[in-house]
Amino acid sequence: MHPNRSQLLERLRNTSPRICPSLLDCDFSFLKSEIDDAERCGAEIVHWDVMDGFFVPNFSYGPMVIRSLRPQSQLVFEAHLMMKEPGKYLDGFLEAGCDVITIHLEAVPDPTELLRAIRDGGALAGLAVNPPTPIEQLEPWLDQIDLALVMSVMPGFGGQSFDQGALERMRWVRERSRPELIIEVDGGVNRTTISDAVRAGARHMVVGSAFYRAQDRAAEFQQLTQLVNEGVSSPGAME
Ligand SMILES: O=C(CO)[C@H](O)[C@H](O)COP(=O)(O)O
Ligand SMILES: [Fe+2]
Repeated sequence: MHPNRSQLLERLRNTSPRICPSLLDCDFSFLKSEIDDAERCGAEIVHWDVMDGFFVPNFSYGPMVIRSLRPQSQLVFEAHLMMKEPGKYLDGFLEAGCDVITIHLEAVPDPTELLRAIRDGGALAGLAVNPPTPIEQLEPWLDQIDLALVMSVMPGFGGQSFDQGALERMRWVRERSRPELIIEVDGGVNRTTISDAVRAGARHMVVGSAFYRAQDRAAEFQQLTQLVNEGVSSPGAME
């Protein structure tokens, strides 16, 4: 069920960019079938937005909910921890079976220990930065992470507009990081913004409202996939 870290990294490294549905915008009263729906439409990953009411002015769910769904799905589970003190709950997210765990640099200014704990726990380690945080602050940690999450909205809510500044910030990360680092973009990703994100270097595109609020999710996923593929093969795209 829970592939070990090197297998998972290999799997995430060796294929094309991915669309990662964010469960924040799904119907929580049908959580299992909403996850299954992402799989039916072609997703390999679901993105769990964990909000603690302190780091962001909103609450969502925690490790108990994720743990209860873990045996129900083969998809990769990514936990985006929008939490002031992620270290307090890290064991819970590892035990819940999260495959990728992303913490925020704004919450943990020296994340060395936590990143190591995530990797030692068998998950991939992600580090996220909000739009106002100077992107250069990621530099000291680039060799300690598997995934860099460049936020394209202020975290806390779905359905916001894409911040174009994220494009330059992703290019900055791409130029300074090793090729296998996964660059993820999160917030306001939709048909209008996804191709530019891919051309700027994004490999994981988190899509919440554009997917879960679509009338025909399979068609939406297919359309987004096509735009991703066009972005990959166009000039300026990631190699
Ligand atoms: O981290 C997040 C919000 O803090 C969500 O992942 C993100 O907002 C996805 O939703 P949408 O695609 O609607 O912007
Ligand atoms: Fe997110």
